[in-house]
Amino acid sequence: MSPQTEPAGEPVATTKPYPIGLIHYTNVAPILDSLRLPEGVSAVRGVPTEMNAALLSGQVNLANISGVEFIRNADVLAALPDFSVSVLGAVYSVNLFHRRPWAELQGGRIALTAQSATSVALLEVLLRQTGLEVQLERAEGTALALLSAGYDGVLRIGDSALKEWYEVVGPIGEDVSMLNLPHERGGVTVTDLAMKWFELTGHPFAFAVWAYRKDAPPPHALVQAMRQARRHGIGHLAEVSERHALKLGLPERVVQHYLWNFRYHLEAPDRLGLAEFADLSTPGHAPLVFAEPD
Ligand SMILES: C=C(O[C@@H]1C=C(C(=O)O)C=C[C@H]1O)C(=O)O
Repeated sequence: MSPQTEPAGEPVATTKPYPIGLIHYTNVAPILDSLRLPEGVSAVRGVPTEMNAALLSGQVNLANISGVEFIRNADVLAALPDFSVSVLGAVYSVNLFHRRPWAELQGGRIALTAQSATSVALLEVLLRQTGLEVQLERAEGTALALLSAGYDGVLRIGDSALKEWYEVVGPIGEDVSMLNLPHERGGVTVTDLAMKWFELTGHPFAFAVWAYRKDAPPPHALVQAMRQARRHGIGHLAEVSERHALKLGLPERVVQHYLWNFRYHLEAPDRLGLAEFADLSTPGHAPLVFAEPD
């Protein structure tokens, strides 16, 4: 620490630069759409693996990052105590697309997106827990293109996974309950990894937390702005859904269901799921720290 700090008695400057990273998938729209960054806070955007790297290198000080990267780096990162991107049951946007049934994927080749960290680790845990050994390879492209190219399974996440899921199971009429959708059409099966986790553990799954570097905790004004933005977003979910349904080219009803289904507050069940996933994915990890910054 430099000794040249503020003279004693002076108010702490609120304009100190504080860079943050934002994974801008639709699943965080209820928080990010109305977030007004306080003075001094700047934001960069990217996919999960980019934001994970930005936080770990110190390019940014706080970001909504992959849960598994928070777990793997629990010695240097802390998480805001009440923010997550979790679900209990289906998530709709973290999908394995495959043609043969899950149990018959043994020995097959699965294509992984380079955007994801948590979902890759989740897939590995689920395969192991169900006794399957497969070959995992990095490959980009849509699910259907990669299946046609000969992969036995394709892992997709985020907005493109949501759209590709709908391409397989849709169109969904007003009379069909979102909870009663097909998982297979035209020979393609969509396995929702969060649902599979729920069936295995009975717990929620936390895909992302809002983590910060322990050596650079966020200013109080930023955390307050995030809480205010979330309250606003959840309170105006119909508008948020309408806007994003247009962007995604999906029915508003589907997007609204997708969004209300998230658990944004890292509540006790979400932490339980996260702790369980930590032990299964990263044995020997450092203790997870959830802390309200001063
Ligand atoms: C639910 C999702 O979760 C995302 C999945 C992540 C990952 O796999 O590393 C990271 C951040 C999450 O926001 C999604 O991609 O749809």
